[in-house]
Amino acid sequence: MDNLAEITSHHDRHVLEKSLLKTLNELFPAQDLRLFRVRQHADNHELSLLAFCVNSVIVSADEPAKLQPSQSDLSEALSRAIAKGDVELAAGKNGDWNIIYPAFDSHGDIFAVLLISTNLVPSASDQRLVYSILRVYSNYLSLIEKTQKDKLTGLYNRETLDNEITKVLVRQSDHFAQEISSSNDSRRRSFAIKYWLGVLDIDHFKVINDSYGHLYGDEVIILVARLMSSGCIRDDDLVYRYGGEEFVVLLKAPNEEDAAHTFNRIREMISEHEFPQLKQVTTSIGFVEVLGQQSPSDVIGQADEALYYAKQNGRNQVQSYRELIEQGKIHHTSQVAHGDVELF
Ligand SMILES: Nc1nc2c(ncn2[C@@H]2O[C@H](COP(=O)(O)OP(=O)(O)OP(=O)(O)O)[C@@H](O)[C@H]2O)c(=O)[nH]1
Repeated sequence: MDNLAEITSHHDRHVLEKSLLKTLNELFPAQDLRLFRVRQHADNHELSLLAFCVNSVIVSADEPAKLQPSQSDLSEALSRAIAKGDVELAAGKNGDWNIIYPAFDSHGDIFAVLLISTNLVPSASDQRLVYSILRVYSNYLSLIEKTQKDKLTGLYNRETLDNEITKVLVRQSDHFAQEISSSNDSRRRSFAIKYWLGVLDIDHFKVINDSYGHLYGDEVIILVARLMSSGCIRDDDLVYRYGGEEFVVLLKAPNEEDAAHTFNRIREMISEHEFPQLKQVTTSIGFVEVLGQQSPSDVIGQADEALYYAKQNGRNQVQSYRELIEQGKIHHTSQVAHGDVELF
């Protein structure tokens, strides 16, 4: 009962996943545990590591630098478990066993697999216990996701975005502090993971509403949301519905050029899509690196300033906050100068 209470006491999926592995580690000690997300496509599936527990140390996807996906030796066994939708026992190295449990969502689809590496084959009742715990995880995750998602588009909502930006700001400031304390070489930061936030707004959306009606406007919002979250971003990049016809994309890219390239790809993909009745739907995007700002609203405010500039200067374009400041086209309004990292 304590373990159930522990699993269901968190509202953050990464903490929930850590808590799941902590519970399983307590129930079945001295075993390695790995939890993978499964994304099913028409003829294949993709696996990405969500969390692992080795020697009772638990790491989850909110510490991406520490996650080391190493399922290559096990991919066939993982695929077999996914294909049959049932537990799979595979002989591992040194007489160990790899036991793979699929986890099902509310539609009965496999959305995750748990891998337990152990030297003991679990009894039938142990297996049932693991399945029951996975059901608690899956049910509770779908509850959390409901509160985090926008009803119209199914994208993450604004509240979830604020939490995510806060996490990124703290993580980036910690990394920066560590690098300063471990080395004087400022060039090292150019190799660190960088996060970029873009605010995307549909151009002249009022005209679409006025000409075709609010319901049709809603359809356009849904289609834009689908285009953004399908093809044009990577698996671990996130898309949010920020307000009416405004979206936010939070992505990882090693430098500003790559980030601008991705935002432009999103803009082009939408402008090239054939929307029923409409000739073309264009969007404007303003973006900024998530680093050194005081709060989520500062980050969004800076991207919004770049977006405003894009709207005032022809729409259907991507603008970088840093570049606009550097070129003197817009001026700082917040206290923290971009690029001057203030540790907090
Ligand atoms: N259908 C629909 N319309 C919405 C929703 N939320 C906001 N809107 C409408 O979106 C329109 C936004 O218009 P504006 O902010 O004036 O901007 P715009 O026409 O998109 O023009 P620019 O942004 O300057 O290119 C308003 O008419 C809102 O009523 C929604 O959820 N569904």
